[in-house]
Order: sequence, then C-alpha cells, then structure tokens
Amino acid sequence: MVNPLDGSVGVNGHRVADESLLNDEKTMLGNDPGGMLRATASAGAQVRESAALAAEVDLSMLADEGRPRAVVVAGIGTAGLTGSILSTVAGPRCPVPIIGHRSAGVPGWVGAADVVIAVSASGRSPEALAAAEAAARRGARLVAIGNPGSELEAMAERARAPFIGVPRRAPARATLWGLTIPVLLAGRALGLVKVTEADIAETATRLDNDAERCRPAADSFVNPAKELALGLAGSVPVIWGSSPLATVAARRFADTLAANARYPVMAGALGEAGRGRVGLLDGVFGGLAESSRDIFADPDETDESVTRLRLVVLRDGGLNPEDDADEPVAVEERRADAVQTLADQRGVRCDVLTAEGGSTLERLASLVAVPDFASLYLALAHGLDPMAVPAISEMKELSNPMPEGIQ
Ligand SMILES: O=P(O)(O)OC[C@H]1O[C@@H](O)[C@@H](O)[C@@H](O)[C@@H]1O
Repeated sequence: MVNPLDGSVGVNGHRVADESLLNDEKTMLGNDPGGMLRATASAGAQVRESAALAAEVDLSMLADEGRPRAVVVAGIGTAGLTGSILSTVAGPRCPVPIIGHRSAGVPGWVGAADVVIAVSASGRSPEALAAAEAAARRGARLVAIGNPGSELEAMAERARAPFIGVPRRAPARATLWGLTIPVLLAGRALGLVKVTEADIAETATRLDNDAERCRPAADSFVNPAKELALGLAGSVPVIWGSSPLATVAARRFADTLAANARYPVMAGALGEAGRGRVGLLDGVFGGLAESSRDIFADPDETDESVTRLRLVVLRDGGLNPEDDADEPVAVEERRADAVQTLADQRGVRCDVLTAEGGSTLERLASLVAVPDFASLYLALAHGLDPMAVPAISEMKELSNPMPEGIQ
C-alpha cells in the first residue's frame, strides 16, 4: 500500500517559480528538510573522504591477473552514471572496453577474463546485487562500492572481493562524488585511467569553491546556480554537451533536474543533436514560440502561458589541442559556436557553461557543480522539496514485492 504521507511535501509546489523563495536562506533551508543543499555542498568532502576510504582497501588483486578483457560497471541511477564517468575519464584510447550496465545481472558474455564493478549507494539496488552475484558465479573479478554494512558488502565478502564502503548520508543522487572516486580508483588499479592524487585534491577544492559560490546565502545576482535555475524556470530545458565529458555532465544535469526539480529535460551530445534534435530550435517550443513574443516587452518578463525551450550548452574545450579526443577539439568548438548562433537567431535563450581545470576529473566537476545546485534552487523556487519525490517512492512500492523505505 502506498502511504499517502510519504514525501507528501513534494506534491505541494507552485506551478510558477517564485524568485523570492530563493532570497531568504533560513526559509530556503526550511523548505529543504532533507538537507539536499548541505549534501550537495559536501561534494568536495565526499571526494576526499572516499579517496581516503578507497586507499584503505587493497585493490591489487584486481590487477593480479593482468589487464581484463572488459570492465562492466553495474548500477542504476547515479551509481550507473559512474560507469559513464569511468569510461569518459579513461578516454577513447583506452585499450579495454568499459561498459555501463544498468539492468539486473551482467551481460551474457561476462566471464573469468572480465572485471565487474558493482556500485550502489544504498548497497541494495537489485541491479548491483544481481551483478555482484552473477560476477561471482561466473568467476569474473569483482569490486563492490557502496554503503558499509549493506547486502552488497556481504555479497562481496562471500565472493572474497574487495569492497569500498562509502557512508550513506544522503540520497544516491547527492552522493555522486562519493561513488565516483572509488570507481575511478578501481579503474586506476586496473591501469585504465590516470588519476593522480593532485587531480583528486584539485577536484575537491574546485567543488568546495563552487559550493561556496552557489551557497544558499548568496543572492541570485552573484550566485551562478540561482541565476541558472531562474533562467530555466518554466522552460523545457535542452542540455547539450560539446564533448563526451560535457555530455556526461549534460546527462547528469538532466537527471538532477528531473529528480530534484521535476522538469522534463532533453540532454545529449551536441555532435548527435546537430544531426537531428537541433531541429527543435525551429519548432513550436523554439523559434515559433519566440517569434510570437512582443518585441517591445521587457525582455526579463516572460509570458508564463508560452512554453519555450531554454538551451544549456556545456562546453569542454579540451585540456589541450592534442587531447586523446574522439574528434578534434576544434570541431567540437565550432559546433558549440554554431548552435549558440542558431539559438540566438531564433531568439531561443541559451546558457553556456565552460569547463575549467587542469585534469579531466576537475573539468567534469566544473560542469557538474553549478548545475547540481541549480536543480535544487529550481525545485525550491517552485516550493518543491528537492529530496522527497513521491513518484519515485510510490513507483518502488507499486513495483517491488518487498517494501522499501529509503529512495
Ligand atoms: O545507488 P543505489 O542505492 O543503488 O540507488 C540507485 C538509484 O535508485 C533509484 O531508485 C533512485 O533512488 C536513484 O536516485 C538511485 O540513484
């Protein structure tokens, strides 16, 4: 039975975003009873903590049998995204395929030559548990990452596989960094990614600095996350990443906007969008909606009755022109310039975020931090509790034979 009290706060929002709800820190924190703002601000601390926790675990046995044939990262939701992050940080020249697996178990071909990384913040998602079980049964090397004391840990123990415990203090989606670092360090133990201690420290510092810029007490004119959230309010966000790394960040933004702010979002790679979905800019919610706008009206006043697209372009730019990129950085840059021009010509508003930092990991962090906060501010501007999502809990209750409490 669905308990109508569970997360009922999440259904009490306002259809039109109210900027004044973001002005007062105390009220805002009161509207975030689950502490999602605090949990998101802990991203830098999560990086440091999980790096320290991973360092205590002996991962050498992962590499004992040499380079694996393939690596499968198994998990759902945020845990699943860590597989895309590992594969992007490893880059296109990685000699071993890294495959994200988001359904129960592992692909049929997985066997003794492969490595399975089972990830679950709660340590109990059926997808990660079934993957760990299947990996052990098929003799694949296994490493499990998630909540200490969970079923996943017990399963790793039974399989004599390493387990990296990541304490669970918030819903999975606010634990991205706590899960990502151990996955990358498992990849490093396998010789597949170059992530240095300095990269980790700099990434943590960047996440701290971005959390400071996006803190609840900072007003919207100095807070990039509030500004981004208010720009997206009432729109259908379309988020395109200029490179594989920026595309991972774009998908992450779509996930957090959907789960926290409950916005429908389209996200993907600009390379692919440019061959199809870019046509949205010409359509009912794009140029056609904009051309009906009164040209004499105040540009800051939006007509709430018109649904319009809002484009967010996440630009990477690459670390340097000789990067191990799929495509030359110059091609990606030209494409990003082009889509901004197209949006401009049609009056479709566009936000641009550009990656910064000296390592792939830090650059990813620079494209994730502000959007993560923006998804929370957009929820709060609509009077929505960013943590309690009744539809998610109810979906679990209706589809799971076992009752589940926490998301
Ligand atoms: O990381 P675990 O705990 O396996 O959760 C995996 C996913 O489960 C879903 O039900 C949601 O709660 C997601 O936010 C979460 O990422």
